[in-house]
Amino acid sequence: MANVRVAVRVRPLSKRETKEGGRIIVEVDGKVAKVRNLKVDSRPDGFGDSREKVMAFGFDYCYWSVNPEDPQYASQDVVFQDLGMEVLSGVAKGYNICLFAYGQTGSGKTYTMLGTPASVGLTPRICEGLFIREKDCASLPSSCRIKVSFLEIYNERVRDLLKQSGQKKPYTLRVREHPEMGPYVQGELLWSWRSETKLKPGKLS
Ligand SMILES: Nc1ncnc2c1ncn2[C@@H]1O[C@H](COP(=O)(O)OP(=O)(O)OP(=O)(O)O)[C@@H](O)[C@H]1O
Repeated sequence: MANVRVAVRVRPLSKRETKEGGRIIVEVDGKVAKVRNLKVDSRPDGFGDSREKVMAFGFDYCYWSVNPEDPQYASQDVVFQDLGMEVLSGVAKGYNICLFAYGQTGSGKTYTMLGTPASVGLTPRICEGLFIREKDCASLPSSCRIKVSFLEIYNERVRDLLKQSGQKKPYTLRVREHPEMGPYVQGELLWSWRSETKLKPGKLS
């Protein structure tokens, strides 16, 4: 089984996009997202290829989150049940897991990863799930330790999102190569929790 999963999520048009006459050109059909090229068929001068062009792309998960009334609407909970639960079960088995949101500005990364108080996203749900799973750890023969870091890559710069305001540590971090362990982010904050001491998450380094 592949150890990388790729999901795509279609968000609703913003007020500005609607006002400017924007249209959704993506359709979701099971695990396939189809993108219709409107540029070719809407040229007023009639030049170019007027045939509708549809490109289809396959993913592990395709989420249609445009209209909550739609039967195929994918809520924050649906996304969590697929992706978040897989993260939690991997963590419980001792795997290192990376959850990576990629997309152009305004595409919905923050909404999916963090959400809003009324519509909680993936990372708060996963963090809550980690501590609910304390029971699972208790049944294991050895103790367990969970480490979490939270980074943003923007304009080729790595920023530490666990840095609290007031801390002197710089936001921008350096990516370095360890001779044995491979690439790593130097100086990132890691929040750690140990099952045997029942510590609340706290800063380690
Ligand atoms: N699935 C969704 N359902 C409803 N609204 C959404 C959804 N995804 C995104 N939005 C809305 O679209 C807008 C842009 O989303 P968001 O801020 O998450 O984008 P972003 O990719 O994080 O942007 P940036 O890279 O600029 O920070 C926000 O107003 C957000 O509430």
